[in-house]
Amino acid sequence: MNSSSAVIVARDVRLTLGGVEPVEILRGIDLDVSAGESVALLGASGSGKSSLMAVLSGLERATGGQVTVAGLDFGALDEDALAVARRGRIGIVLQAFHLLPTMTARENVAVPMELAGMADAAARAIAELEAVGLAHRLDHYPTQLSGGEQQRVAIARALAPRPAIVFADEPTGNLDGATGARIIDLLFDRQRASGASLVIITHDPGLAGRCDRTLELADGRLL
Ligand SMILES: Nc1ncnc2c1ncn2[C@@H]1O[C@H](COP(=O)(O)OP(=O)(O)OP(=O)(O)O)[C@@H](O)[C@H]1O
Repeated sequence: MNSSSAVIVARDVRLTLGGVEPVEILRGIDLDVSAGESVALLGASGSGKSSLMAVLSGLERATGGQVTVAGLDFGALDEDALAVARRGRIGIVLQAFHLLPTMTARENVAVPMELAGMADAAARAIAELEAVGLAHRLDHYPTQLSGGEQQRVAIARALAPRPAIVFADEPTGNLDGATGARIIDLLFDRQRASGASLVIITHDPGLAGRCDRTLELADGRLL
């Protein structure tokens, strides 16, 4: 694969945590993800999937190797610069929706873009909430929304800044089967419409089969 068109380039990425008895969580990951590509990340519980996602999304720093995402060399940025640079480039959807309870759906989507200094944050938030089917729920608070609706807000929040890549960690884990299936359809629809790459952690082989490529982690290494 041509690295120059890759949105994620990971080279010999390592994550070792702990002091006296260090734990090697990631043991030399090499990975390229192309623009617009969807990749499923499978692996047993404890194999390192969430840790790899944390490192590739800039939430956690690798303790070895290189990570370049959307043209950003994570190792060359300090914490503040990395936090600013991640906004707008990297979208994240988690199992527990992580919406701010004191903000409406519209505010949950708009405020991160406002903090990132995007001029059209309010309009983009409304457009993206309409795209995920929540035009009628703009001013509802998270407690007034169903689980599926909350995850739609989280998807809108992740996609609205038009990131180069979206990471999703078991995005249907808190939803019933039918609602989860609709959320996955929506996530793929929005990903394709936006041209973003998608890395999705899942235990579901059916979902993995819908991605362009499947990767499997075992004991901190890609098989
Ligand atoms: N802060 C930490 N300190 C020490 N070990 C940790 C830390 N965080 C995670 N681990 C360990 O790293 C390993 C990988 O964890 P991780 O959450 O990435 O796995 P996972 O594949 O996402 O698992 P699951 O499918 O259960 O969510 C596990 O053995 C876990 O106990």
